Amino acid sequence: MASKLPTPSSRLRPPTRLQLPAVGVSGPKRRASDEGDSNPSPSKRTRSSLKDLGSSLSQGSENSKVSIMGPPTTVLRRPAVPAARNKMRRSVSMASLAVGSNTRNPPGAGFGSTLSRSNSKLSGSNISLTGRPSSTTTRAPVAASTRRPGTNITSRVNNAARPPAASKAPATETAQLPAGRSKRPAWDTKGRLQDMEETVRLLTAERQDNQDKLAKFESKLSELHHEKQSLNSHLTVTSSASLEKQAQLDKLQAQLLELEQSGEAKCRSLERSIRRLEEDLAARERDNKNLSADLDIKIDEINALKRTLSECTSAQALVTAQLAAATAQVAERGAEVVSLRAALSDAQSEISALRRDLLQGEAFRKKLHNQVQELKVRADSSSMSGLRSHASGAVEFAYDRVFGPKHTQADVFEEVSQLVQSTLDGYNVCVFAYGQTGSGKTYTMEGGSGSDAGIIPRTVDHIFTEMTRLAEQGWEYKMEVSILEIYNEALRDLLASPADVKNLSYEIKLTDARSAHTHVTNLRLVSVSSPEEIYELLQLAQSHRAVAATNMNARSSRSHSVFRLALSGTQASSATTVQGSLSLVDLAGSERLKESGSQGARLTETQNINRSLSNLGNVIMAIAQKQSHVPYRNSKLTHLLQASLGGNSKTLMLVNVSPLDACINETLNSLRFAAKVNACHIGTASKMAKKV
Ligand SMILES: Nc1ncnc2c1ncn2[C@@H]1O[C@H](COP(=O)(O)OP(=O)(O)OP(=O)(O)O)[C@@H](O)[C@H]1O
Repeated sequence: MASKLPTPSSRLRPPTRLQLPAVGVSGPKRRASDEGDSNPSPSKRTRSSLKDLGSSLSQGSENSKVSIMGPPTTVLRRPAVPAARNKMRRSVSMASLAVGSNTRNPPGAGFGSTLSRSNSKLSGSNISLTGRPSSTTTRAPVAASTRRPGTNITSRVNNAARPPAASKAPATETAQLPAGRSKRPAWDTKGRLQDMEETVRLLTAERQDNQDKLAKFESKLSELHHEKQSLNSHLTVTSSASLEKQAQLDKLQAQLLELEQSGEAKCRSLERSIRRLEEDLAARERDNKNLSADLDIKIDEINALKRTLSECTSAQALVTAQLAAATAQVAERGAEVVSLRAALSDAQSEISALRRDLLQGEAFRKKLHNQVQELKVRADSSSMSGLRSHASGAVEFAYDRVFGPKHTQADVFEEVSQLVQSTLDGYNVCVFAYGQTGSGKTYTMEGGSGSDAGIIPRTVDHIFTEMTRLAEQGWEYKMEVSILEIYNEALRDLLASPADVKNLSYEIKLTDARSAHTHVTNLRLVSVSSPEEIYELLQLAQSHRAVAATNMNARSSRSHSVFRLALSGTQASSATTVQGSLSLVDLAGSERLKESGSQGARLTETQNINRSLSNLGNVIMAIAQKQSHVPYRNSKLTHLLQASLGGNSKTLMLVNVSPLDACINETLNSLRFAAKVNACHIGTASKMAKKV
């Protein structure tokens, strides 16, 4: 668009000046006869000028458009310049037309004044008549015969530069003749003047036409100028809009960049998701493959099941028939069931009656059991009133039961088990093991493993077996275990670690006025519900028990140990509770100081042991003789066993004697002690039972 507009430079270019030389008034065009007229008349000069001008214009009009600005009258009014006339030569050149300013020509030197626009804008060919000083005033005019119509001025100028021709034509002959018209003779001034006027008229018309074109061009130029201004304002608006658009574009580009970045992140995330999905798809395809294989297997199985179902259907028909037969049998059996139910009801009534009889029988058994034991004690007491000495020197003792070397641990426990049973019935029971050191007291009470198990483990098993049997009759029992020892007349809790009982003191207290129970302060009582728990406690107590080596027994127990089991039973159906206890006492071994060879600490232990055993004998004698004062508190042992010795208790003493002849003296002492105890009737134990 800009290319269609006139550039400012072209628009502002100075107007082209069309300078017409003083055509027809220059000297060379005049004949010698005219040159002598130094002061020609105005009419004569005018005719001469018009003659030259017409000649010039006629030459140029044949091949060029000639634009002449200014009326021809201006030329006629213009005064001749004689001084310059001979120095100027007419020069009309297409190539050297002065288009634009011609500084070589002084202002006003040419014909016409100025033109506001360049002729180059008016037509394709430009013609300016430019006068310039002639190089010489003596140059002969170009012969008219050498000029040819249409020959450009340059050629004529060049011709003028050549040496003058021999035949010189008069100046008037240089005027251009109208086309088709014969050359007027020189004397036909009037005709030539008419030709010139004709030429002037044509040029005037052409000039008018050019002026019209110029006016149109200026109008067009004005329109273009306005259009340019409009376009400039539009350009301004467009520029501001463009800036806004650019700002929006920058903003959009920033948003686009963010979108691209977020898009890339999303793309990466999507790519990761796609990879995961592809992996998942592959896994699912594998699963599908496996499922397809499983499906095939299942289809085979279904087919097999269908075959089986078909077989079953056939079998069902058979079974249906059998069922019908069986239904008939069931109906028959139904009648039998009715009669059997009646019989069952009778049987249940009978069982209830038998159970009641059983409970009554159990109670009666317990009563008889207790009476048997009491009668046995009385009979034994009467029979053991004295020992007999034979003439042979043999001494005879009689006891409830004597176990020889061939008897087993089971035989010993069978005798003891009846007392253990009394514990479950609500009695206090105490079993002593008395004897010389190394005579087998600990073996009898604890024993070994398996068939060598002693009274304590067998008692535990027996009690739990009986508890299970009595549970069928509705009895529920709770048990607590405590194990202690009396070492050097001091009580020690064998179920507590020495560190825990460092600052604890143990005191023996009676729990009631009847001295039915004794209680040791700070003693640990452990609730048990299984034999295994009791075995663990026995091992713990064994690890805490004081054992020292002596000459008589490599593992001699140097203390009295007391295993105590407290039982509490409840029978909800009879609303009865019973409380019993079982004390199994492994006494320290008696020994003569002279034979044991004890010294130092061992000697102190032996003295304490013998003193406590001696006091035990004294207590039993006091009880037997029904003395008012029984010295229970002379030793910890008798004080602890006060309830078992003189209270409400069933007490059994086991005496262990050695078969060795070397131990005969200790054996006799032990047998005498046992005979003394056996002769002692400490009273009748009562059952610790009550209704709740
Ligand atoms: N009836 C028996 N059958 C087999 N071995 C026995 C029997 N009686 C005791 N013994 C063994 O004799 C040894 C001494 O027995 P035990 O330790 O029981 O004597 P003790 O009277 O407890 O001695 P102490 O009074 O010094 O503790 C042990 O090795 C024990 O196994």
